[in-house]
Amino acid sequence: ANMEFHFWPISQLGKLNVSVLLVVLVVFLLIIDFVRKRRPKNFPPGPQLFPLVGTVVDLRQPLHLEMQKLTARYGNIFSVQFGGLTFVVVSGYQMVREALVHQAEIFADRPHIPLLQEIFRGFGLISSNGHIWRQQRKFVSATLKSIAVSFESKVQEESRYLVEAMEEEKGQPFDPHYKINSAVSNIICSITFGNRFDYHDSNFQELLHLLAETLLLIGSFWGQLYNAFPLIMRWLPGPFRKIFRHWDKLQRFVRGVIAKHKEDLDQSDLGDYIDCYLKEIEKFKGDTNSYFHEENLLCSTLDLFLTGTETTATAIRWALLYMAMYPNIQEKVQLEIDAVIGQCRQPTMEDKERMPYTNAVLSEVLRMGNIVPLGVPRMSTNDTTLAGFHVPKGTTLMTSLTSIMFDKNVWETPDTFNPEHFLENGQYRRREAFLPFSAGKRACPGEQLARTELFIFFTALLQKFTFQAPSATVLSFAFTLSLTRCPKPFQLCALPRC
Ligand code: HEM
Repeated sequence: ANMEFHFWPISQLGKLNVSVLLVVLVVFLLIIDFVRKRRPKNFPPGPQLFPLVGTVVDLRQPLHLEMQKLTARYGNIFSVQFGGLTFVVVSGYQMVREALVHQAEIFADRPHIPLLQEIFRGFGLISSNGHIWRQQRKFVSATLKSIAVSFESKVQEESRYLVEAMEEEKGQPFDPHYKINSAVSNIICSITFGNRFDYHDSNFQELLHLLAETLLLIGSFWGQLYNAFPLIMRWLPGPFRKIFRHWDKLQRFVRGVIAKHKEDLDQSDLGDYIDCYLKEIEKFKGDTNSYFHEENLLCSTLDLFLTGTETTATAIRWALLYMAMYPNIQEKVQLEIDAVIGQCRQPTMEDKERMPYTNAVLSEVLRMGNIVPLGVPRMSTNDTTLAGFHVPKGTTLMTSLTSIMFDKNVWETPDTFNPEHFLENGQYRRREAFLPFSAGKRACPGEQLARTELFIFFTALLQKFTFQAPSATVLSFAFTLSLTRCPKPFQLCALPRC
């Protein structure tokens, strides 16, 4: 023992103590981490949890496909952990319905997603909860309904600009992403601001760029890292910092539009979403229970841009890609357009009822496109039981919409683009197990608008053009997964039909 003692000179003793302290600290943190990472009693099972990281998944694979693998192994309900976040993942129509519809009140909340919390500060619609959410949701749903009559004419008008913009390409290869995004964003601009923009307008371009990059960064690896380790990431530099800079600029832009609306507000003519909201602020002035104020107007307007543009534009991009890949299906859609609408007038929503094939193709695009593969996370507002497992209050729920769209027990050819899935004796066939817009209290409030845009933009484009791969180009269904599952950039030729 003496010998040992002499090996450590006095000057090294300090260092020894520091090393011992560090080891003790690390062991202590690992024990805390281990305790936190243990699954509570009767919690849904799942893969082994490792210190710090939690569940190990192959990050080279898209998350929704990794979740499909775990469903095959653990069944329709299991749990995973990423960093500090625990998720219960539910799959299959029955299980998703059990959670979102039968236990609608229990799973009506959103979890605290650090990035969304930071930018929305609990306001708006997509990330708010409780009284604020209920008030905003009621207002957004009622307003979208009340202006629904004018959706159609707005989308028809915009489809003329979109057709014109594609005509400019003169049948040469081009990437349709930018034109489609401009058209779809213009619909949200018309609804919220009351006006559309020229596709080349520099303010509009800036708005689109800021929105697209913000969405991309929120859904990126950096965004996920921020959500998993917010306390550390908050202090670090990185590309995700752009999210906050962009958000400031977007807020400034919308604040300017709100100020202009306040100057021109005519109570008798409530043309757009901002007008309706400003009137609601007036109505509830002095009511301490009301959350109708300008900060909330700002957040809920930006909410509509974030939720209503990328999703719908992605669906239209998938639709054109599928048509170019399956010319026979495209031809059948065009035959139906020619028979029901002809070449001389614009498509209307009334035509939809008489166009079962086109309707079936668009549903199949939403199924195969699988645009929001894992839904948007929910959180339990109370302790509950799902499939016999205990799910405590505050648990985050991930709903695998992918598992429903590709369920082998439901779809005849789940992995093939096949409009027959939605047809029966030549008529459109409604399928129960088809939830591209999710279900329950927080199901997509923009579904009707999205369906109007999909139908009118798609039929207007196929009325005028045939979409084809550029010569010597092989198109593919490769995709990128950020907040939506979208096709990798591709080029098409829009050949005029007459
Ligand atoms: C093809 C297009 C679209 C798809 C596939 C889609 C899908 C979804 C899904 C899966 C959710 C999550 C619902 C849940 O938590 O269960 C959602 C939420 C939402 N969507 Fe859509 N959506 C689309 C278009 C739109 C449009 C055009 C708007 C805007 C008018 C919109 C506004 C919203 C909002 C505000 C929420 C959050 C609702 C809440 O938290 O209460 N979406 N959408």
